[in-house]
Amino acid sequence: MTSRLRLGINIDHVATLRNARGGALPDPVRAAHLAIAAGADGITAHLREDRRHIRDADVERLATELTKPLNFEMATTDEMLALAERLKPHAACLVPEKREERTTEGGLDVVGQQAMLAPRIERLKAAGCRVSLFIEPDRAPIAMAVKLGAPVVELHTGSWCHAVVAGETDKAASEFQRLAEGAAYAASLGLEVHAGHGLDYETARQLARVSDFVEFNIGHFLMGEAIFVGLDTAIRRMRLAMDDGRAAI
Ligand SMILES: CC(=O)[C@@H](O)[C@H](O)COP(=O)(O)O
Ligand SMILES: NCC(=O)COP(=O)(O)O
Repeated sequence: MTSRLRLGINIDHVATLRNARGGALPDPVRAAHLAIAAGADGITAHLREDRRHIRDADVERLATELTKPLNFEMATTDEMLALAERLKPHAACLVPEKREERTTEGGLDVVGQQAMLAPRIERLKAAGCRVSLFIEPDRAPIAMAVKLGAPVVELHTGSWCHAVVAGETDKAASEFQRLAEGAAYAASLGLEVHAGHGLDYETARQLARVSDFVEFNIGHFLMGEAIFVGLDTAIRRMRLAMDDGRAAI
């Protein structure tokens, strides 16, 4: 019997829409509560250094108001570490960040940055956060996650999702294989394996067939769908797509 996949809802892009007009609406925290009512197992929010979507006040409210776990995505900076140590979110997911990028391009360079990461991961663990590393689905970063003492990895699904949407079938097949092999390798080393970035109903359904994944974090696609069908319906459809994929194992 394969376990049920957890669904974390990323509410960053509710804040993108709010910030386009500089006011208070739409409220990403309201979206988080609605997502939980629709069946989300947790909420993900990424406080970027440039505050382009989620802002400090949003994270403060999420950390105190939510009835389900908060997965706080953060760059490994002193500012973000201090915030995580103070707010103690359930999970702290370390992600790479570049000011000039449109979205998170690629995984964290855990191999090149191991000396910088090691003490910072220890600080987050000491604060009680479950540390997750957002990495490429390759053996070297996965093995390094173990060495660094992170209990969780989130495998970046962006390259695969992009290839699927672009109709690049050969690339999509090899990227899917890379994700499936990466998930199996990570699970074999005792890591909890998550996935996220760019997932939609169809890619989530397909990836749910890889039994090593225990959690998907999904945002941008669902916020787009919410314009057409409402957020509650979009999340329930995503839940069904994931359950459908998992039932096919
Ligand atoms: C780290 C990641 O994959 C995404 O959660 C990201 O937080 C979404 O926000 P951006 O679109 O700003 O990358
Ligand atoms: N970590 C990935 C995430 O939280 C959501 O990514 P996306 O669905 O907004 O691309």
